[in-house]
This record gives sequence, C-alpha cells and structure tokens, in this order.
Amino acid sequence: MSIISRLISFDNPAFNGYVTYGSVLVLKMMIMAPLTGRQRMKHAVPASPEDVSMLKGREILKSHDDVERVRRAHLNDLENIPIFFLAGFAYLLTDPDPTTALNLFRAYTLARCLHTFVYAVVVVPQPARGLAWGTGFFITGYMAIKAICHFKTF
Ligand SMILES: N[C@@H](CCC(=O)N[C@@H](CS)C(=O)NCC(=O)O)C(=O)O
Repeated sequence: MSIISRLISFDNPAFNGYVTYGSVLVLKMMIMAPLTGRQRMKHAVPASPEDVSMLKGREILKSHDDVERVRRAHLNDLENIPIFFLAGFAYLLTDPDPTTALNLFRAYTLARCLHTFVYAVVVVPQPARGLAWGTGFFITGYMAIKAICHFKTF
C-alpha cells in the first residue's frame, strides 16, 4: 500500500477526523445563510429590491447591525475556513500523529463555532471573538508550516 493510500484511508483516524470535522464546518457555514435571512426578516432589511414584496406593510430599513453582524461572521468564515481545508489536507499528507491531528481539527472546529457564537448569536465582549479567531488562525498557520517543512519543494 502506498503512503498516500494509507493516509487517505478510513483506517487513518486523522483522515476520518478531517472528513468529520470538515463536514461539521461545512454545516456551520451553511447555517449562516438562514441566520442572515432570519435577521433580515426580523428587521425588515431586504437583500434586494424584489424582496420588498415579502415585507408588506413594514418599515423597510437599508441595513441593521444584527444583519451586518451575521454577514461579517459569515465573511470571516469565508476568509478562514477554506484555507483550513487546504492547510489541513496538506498537513494530513505529512503523516502527522493521529491524536495531535484529531485534536487540532477538534480545536479548530470548536474555535470557529465559538467565533460565530460570540459574534453573531450572543454578542460577547472582546477578547472573546479575538481569542476564538486567533485559535483558528494559529492552527491553520501551524498546519501550513508543518506541510512546508515536510515537503520543502520550491
Ligand atoms: N477581515 C478581518 C481580518 C482580521 C480578523 O479576522 N479579525 C478577527 C478577530 S478580531 C475578526 O473576528 N474580525 C471581525 C470580522 O472579520 O468581521 C477584519 O476585517 O477584521
């Protein structure tokens, strides 16, 4: 069996963790769309003019902080989670210790869920959001550096 087939295999707990926590992160990001829609309906903030007809009889607002918050949290997911997928996959190919890899995927997923929670669900004062974001940032950076040090092909 080649090293690649051993690493990209359901017998490898690190690969299983990558797929499991990656799927949790996909669902977490998907939730941002209905969360935005909920805030738009609540505060009568249509995304586009054709949506005004769904808010009949209500005072239409151009924007509201609750809508913008969820949008910023969603954008922050988009700035961070796709690069986690890239760095996480490259890291998996370095044949990491499975327990370390699993714990990094767990910590990353928890950190991104907390980031959304303290940013867009319950507004928690800083440094809550910064810490949640920083945890994810350092994990992604660590995995990318591990991959660079392992493959070193420039
Ligand atoms: N695009 C981000 C880059 C820096 C960043 O991601 N900071 C974290 C920790 S303070 C954050 O949650 N930023 C809020 C945001 O992206 O809306 C920003 O403008 O703030």
